Amino acid sequence: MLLGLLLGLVANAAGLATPLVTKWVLDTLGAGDSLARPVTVLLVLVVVGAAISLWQWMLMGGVAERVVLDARTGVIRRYFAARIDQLTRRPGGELVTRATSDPGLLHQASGSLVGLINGALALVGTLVLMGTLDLVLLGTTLVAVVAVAALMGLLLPSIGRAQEAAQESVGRLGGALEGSLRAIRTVKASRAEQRQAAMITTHARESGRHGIHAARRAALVWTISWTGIQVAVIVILGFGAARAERGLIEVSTLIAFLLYAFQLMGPISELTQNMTAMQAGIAAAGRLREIEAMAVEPGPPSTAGPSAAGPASSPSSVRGRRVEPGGPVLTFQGVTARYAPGAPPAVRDIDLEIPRAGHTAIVGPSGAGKTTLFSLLLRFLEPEHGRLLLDGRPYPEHAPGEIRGRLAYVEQEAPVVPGTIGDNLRFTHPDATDGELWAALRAVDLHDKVGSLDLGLDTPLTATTVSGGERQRIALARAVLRTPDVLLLDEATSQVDGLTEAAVGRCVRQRAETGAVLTIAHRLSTVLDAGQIVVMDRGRIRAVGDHATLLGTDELYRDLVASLRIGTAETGPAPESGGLTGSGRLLVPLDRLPQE
Ligand SMILES: Nc1ncnc2c1ncn2[C@@H]1O[C@H](COP(=O)(O)OP(=O)(O)OP(=O)(O)O)[C@@H](O)[C@H]1O
Repeated sequence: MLLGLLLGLVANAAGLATPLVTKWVLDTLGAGDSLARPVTVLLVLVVVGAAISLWQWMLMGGVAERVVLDARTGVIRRYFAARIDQLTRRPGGELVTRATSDPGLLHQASGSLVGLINGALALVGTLVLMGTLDLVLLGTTLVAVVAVAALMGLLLPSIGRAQEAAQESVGRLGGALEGSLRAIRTVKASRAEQRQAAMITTHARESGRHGIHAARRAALVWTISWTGIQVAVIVILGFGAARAERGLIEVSTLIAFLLYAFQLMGPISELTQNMTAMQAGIAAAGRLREIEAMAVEPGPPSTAGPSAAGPASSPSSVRGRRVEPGGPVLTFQGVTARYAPGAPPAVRDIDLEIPRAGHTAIVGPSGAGKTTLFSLLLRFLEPEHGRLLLDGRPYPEHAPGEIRGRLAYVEQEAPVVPGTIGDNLRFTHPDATDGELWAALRAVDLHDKVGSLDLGLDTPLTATTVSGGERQRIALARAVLRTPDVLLLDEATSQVDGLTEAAVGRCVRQRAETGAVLTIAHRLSTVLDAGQIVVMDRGRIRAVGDHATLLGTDELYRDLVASLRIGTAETGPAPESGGLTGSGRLLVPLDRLPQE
């Protein structure tokens, strides 16, 4: 930018000298002397000035692209470093707009500071040189310049405000569009296409309205500037001709003065353009700064570890310390957490131990706080009171990446990540071999299906080409690819096919033999599989025990089991007669459940 400024100054100087050299040419012509030197100087000025302008233009173009690139990469990095709550409070589409279209507005604005300094210096230089030629004519010019500047000062801030409002609307448009496209099946099934399109185009129209307002203001500023200068030129011409006639100035001085007056257009339009671009850039920068202000997660072990726990927090020493036979792998001690200050706690006074091996199922009505327990374990949410421990050491002594490295998480919706089946399976462990991938696929009963595909592991996956059950199994295969210490499984609430249920059940049982499995259970088969069942209600743990004990002691558990049974029975074949569910378990009516 400094080089750009310097080149601009040299180009300006060449431009400013041109009228004076033209006067020299005219005076030499009048005196009948040799024209060789002044004409050579004039040509050199024009050619060198043009070359330097070209260089500056290219340089500043490159700077602008780098500014846009920096802004984009900054936003993208911030998104992935940000805490989950910071990201989920804004619609995804709006976040996308801030990474794509907002940085684009910095393109023009990036060079605007250089343009403004260049323009201002050129304007002052031109006026000073005009003053050396004739002070009376300069007075006339100054009146026009001051009038134009005052109008620009009045109109320009509203251009910035309109640009900002237009971008805000584009952001809202992105958010609404992304949400609607994600729910396109519901939109179509509800025959809401027209309504959604109308709602989203409202944002587009709003953006267009602000954009038009900004464009009209910019056109007005331009027209006023040009007209002002043209009027000034005409006045100078008339006034100057009268003064030249009376012999007060030479004709060559008038011509040089007029050349400067025409040149005034340059700095004035440069100032106008750059101020408009700067207004748009400032608006975009303001929106980008909001992204920069997003709170990020605590740093990686190398930076966060020593401050929290001293050098002993390196992964190897953690591993060295962690094996306490019999001790729980994860512990909640009096944990209370809420999603926002002032919001009611999502979980309260949670005391829970997850043994190193075995299956713990969490059950409870909707909104009981089951998912919140997972969010706390994965450090998506920090406790307000109480603490969590991994291997007996408080969470803050571990970096989040280190904790997550010990857990494997299968989301309820099990979203696929863009890419192939192989990319999805390797997502947690990019170095996994094909052999490991096939073993994981076998564990979830997908190896035949993937093996029959022409492209096998290289088959591209999109959310729309795989069924919900297949998504779950792919997510589970990813989770069990490298034996995790703790498998966190948020079961799908929607009914999955029998094959998926059986595969998930088998996988969970296998994992629970050697490691910890924690499920948010929505299926009776999963609950019956668990060694420890945690019953949650309204943010609290209501009871912990095994199926037989809870069935005898806890009313809510009995109700939950009854509703799970119905949920499973509806899809299982011939439930009344004790049909076989997809998991291969005999489904019997509640009153004939084993422990009753
Ligand atoms: N991101 C969030 N922001 C604010 N409140 C939230 C958020 N997520 C959950 N809550 C609230 O926290 C409470 C517990 O929610 P949670 O998702 O843990 O329940 P759940 O037992 O998993 O429910 P479900 O079975 O329906 O998924 C609820 O009152 C819910 O409204």
